Amino acid sequence: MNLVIKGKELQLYFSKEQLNHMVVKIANQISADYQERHPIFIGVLNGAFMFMADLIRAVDPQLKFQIDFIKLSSYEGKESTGIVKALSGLKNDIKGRHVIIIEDIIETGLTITAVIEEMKKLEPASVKLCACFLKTGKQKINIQPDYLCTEIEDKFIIGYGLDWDEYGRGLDQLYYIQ
Ligand SMILES: O=P(O)(O)OC[C@H]1O[C@H](OP(=O)(O)OP(=O)(O)O)[C@H](O)[C@@H]1O
Ligand code: HPA
Repeated sequence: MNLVIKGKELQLYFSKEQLNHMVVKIANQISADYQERHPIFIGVLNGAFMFMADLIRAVDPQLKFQIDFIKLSSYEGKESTGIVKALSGLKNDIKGRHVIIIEDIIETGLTITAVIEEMKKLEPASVKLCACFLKTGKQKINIQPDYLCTEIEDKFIIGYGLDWDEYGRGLDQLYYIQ
């Protein structure tokens, strides 16, 4: 059955299996890089919730880590407002900690740049960026994630935590609209 949101038919971009394969690969890299360093994974809400849940379940069960979340928002409908609003903050003191920021998508790079700037003020030992998707050709600020599932074309994507006006976040595969 075709999936339709706001009158637009969704096209499959990545299947569950393809997403899982990419997530497991970077979870293995993180597990190898962070042995003995007790990292703290900080998810950027809302979009990162599904990617973060899958990533966390795929890291080495022996790895000692914490999780936390930060909530920001800049998109209304399909467009960035260009204004990044910090809505709520961290529960943990990250001073001296090894932070891995978990983001669903980097498009202009404005959101993640604001997040990294905020994090650095809190004097962590290190900050690395782990992103699920990087939309090519859209960056206003050049950001290269330390861990990345995949680059994607310039299409509006939905599912796997990402929404279109709050529709579609729960889809467990990635779709795009024409
Ligand atoms: O690189 P950028 O152009 O800044 O876009 C990326 C950001 O946009 C989306 O968040 P959004 O503001 O839509 O909030 P949400 O995560 O709650 O959907 C997405 O989750 C990223 O955080
Ligand atoms: O393509 C996208 N889809 C959903 N949310 C987004 N936030 C930035 N880019 C996107």
